[in-house]
Amino acid sequence: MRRKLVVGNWKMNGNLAQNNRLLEKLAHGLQDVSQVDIAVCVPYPYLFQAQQILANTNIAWGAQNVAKHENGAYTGEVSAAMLKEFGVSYVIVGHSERSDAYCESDANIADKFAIAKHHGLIPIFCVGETLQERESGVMEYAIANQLDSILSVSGGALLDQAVIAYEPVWAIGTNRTATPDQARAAHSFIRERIAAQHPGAAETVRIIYGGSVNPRNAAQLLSMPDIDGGLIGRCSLDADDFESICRAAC
Ligand SMILES: O=C(CO)COP(=O)(O)O
Repeated sequence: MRRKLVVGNWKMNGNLAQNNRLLEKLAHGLQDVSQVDIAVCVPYPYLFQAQQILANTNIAWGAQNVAKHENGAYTGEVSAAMLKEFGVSYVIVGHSERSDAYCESDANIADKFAIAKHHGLIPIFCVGETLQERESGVMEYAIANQLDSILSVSGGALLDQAVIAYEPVWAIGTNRTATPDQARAAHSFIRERIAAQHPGAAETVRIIYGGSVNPRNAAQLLSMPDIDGGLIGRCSLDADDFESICRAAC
């Protein structure tokens, strides 16, 4: 039985004072929620703050990116070992906002996934089609290509404990959520694709949905078969909204 997982992706939002209020409120408000794993992925400079406030709570913290190299002359990059020093559990890799803006290739993303696993971090690997790909009927092809880049480099063993986020690009930040049936169909496709190569991993890997999840649509989405939780953008910045979504996953 896979445990549900709800992750907040703060993206490039927050400041010390706001974060303090948000994290304290979440730590308090969610303390009785034991049936669901919960995490917040914060900007790098706030990892220490998240660690200070969330240590000894039921909320884990994570980062939104990681370098594909161990260390060295890579200006501006942050390594997996550095993230571990701040108690990080999760790291998002391959978010479409990064792959679009910074031209991240599938091979780069696969390297980041592998290095995260190597350091005992849980990668949250994002896949999803653009609107054009969906409308032109190549959605499964697009998702399969993204998945295969990880499956071929990382293999089934590295999928153990990993998380895949299905984030249709057209649903991110748009208030245009995938319907529960659209999301379920994509999640089943992803699981079947993994099962064809790594049957054991397909059973255990958590596949979470991201894209305009809010307190009103969360319960329906998160109760669908094959949807093991959510990756929440805007609504993770509001303590009440994020708490409602976590509770909807119970
Ligand atoms: O990109 C997302 C999470 O990673 C989704 O963002 P929104 O929930 O704001 O649509």
